[in-house]
Amino acid sequence: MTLLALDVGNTRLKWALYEEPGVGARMLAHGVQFLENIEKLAEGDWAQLRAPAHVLGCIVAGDAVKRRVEEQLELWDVAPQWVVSSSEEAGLKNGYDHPARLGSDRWVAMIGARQRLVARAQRKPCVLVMVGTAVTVEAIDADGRFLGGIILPGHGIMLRALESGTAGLHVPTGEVRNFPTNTSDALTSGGTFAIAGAVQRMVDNLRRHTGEEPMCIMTGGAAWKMAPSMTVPFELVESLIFDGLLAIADQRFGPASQRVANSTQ
Ligand SMILES: Nc1ncnc2c1ncn2[C@@H]1O[C@H](COP(=O)(O)OP(=O)(O)OP(=O)(O)O)[C@@H](O)[C@H]1O
Ligand SMILES: CC(C)(CO)[C@@H](O)C(=O)NCCC(=O)O
Ligand SMILES: [K+]
Repeated sequence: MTLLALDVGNTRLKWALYEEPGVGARMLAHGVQFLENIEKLAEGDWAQLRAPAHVLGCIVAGDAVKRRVEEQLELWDVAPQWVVSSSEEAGLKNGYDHPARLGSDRWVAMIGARQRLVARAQRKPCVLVMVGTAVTVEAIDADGRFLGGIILPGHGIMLRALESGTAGLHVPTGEVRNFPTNTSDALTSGGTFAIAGAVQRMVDNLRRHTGEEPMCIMTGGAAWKMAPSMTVPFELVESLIFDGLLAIADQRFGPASQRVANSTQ
């Protein structure tokens, strides 16, 4: 009863094969592919893989990318399920005006974060930061309600936007410095502090709203790059989207789904 979990972002597709569709399942294999190389999966990384019993994914790249991924999945006789954000799933309540319009990567990562806190009996408000092509910073209260979140350009997009919108900003990557004294360092530090500052602001918002000190969890391919520059204490969790997908798979295909099926018979 293996599960292939997919996280298709705007830059890269990340995949992981699990022994079971459930929380804490053992990972058998994993990999990542840039979106332009999706066509290589079926004949490459996936060729030797044990056929998955279920495929569950979240995707925020467009429909064209989705079709290209589904073509590669034709390797096996299994229909993929794509998560759509809903008003409630796996213990998380969605405060978005139109729940289905919330990016499914944000929803799944929040489910992963929530599930982690519940497992540790930590009833605290939580700020979740996801650092990828775009950056998102979400606020979740102690009862597991997503209050709202912000979207900002990722580091790469910020720098490319500056490069294309000005005449004098074509320089190599610099270092993060408190007081940058050259253009490279000024740009790199600017992008980094924009993200760190946005997180600080959301932590302040959530603290004021709940009257409690929030905890902060950070995930995403570039989260480790932000780590040295954060101004609030945080926990770095590489696999939050996969944790969330496992929690959802548990309910859809795992022991929990069997219990529901039995109780309705
Ligand atoms: N120093 C940095 N600090 C923060 N972010 C950075 C830094 N350098 C690069 N990045 C960002 O990291 C992004 C790429 O990260 P990566 O591809 O690992 O993330 P990802 O989670 O796979 O993205 P996605 O899920 O959106 O495809 C780049 O688009 C860039 O914006
Ligand atoms: C914000 C991104 C790009 C982050 O990956 C993605 O979650 C997305 O496309 N979201 C849809 C819009 C929204 O979440 O409001
Ligand atoms: K992502």
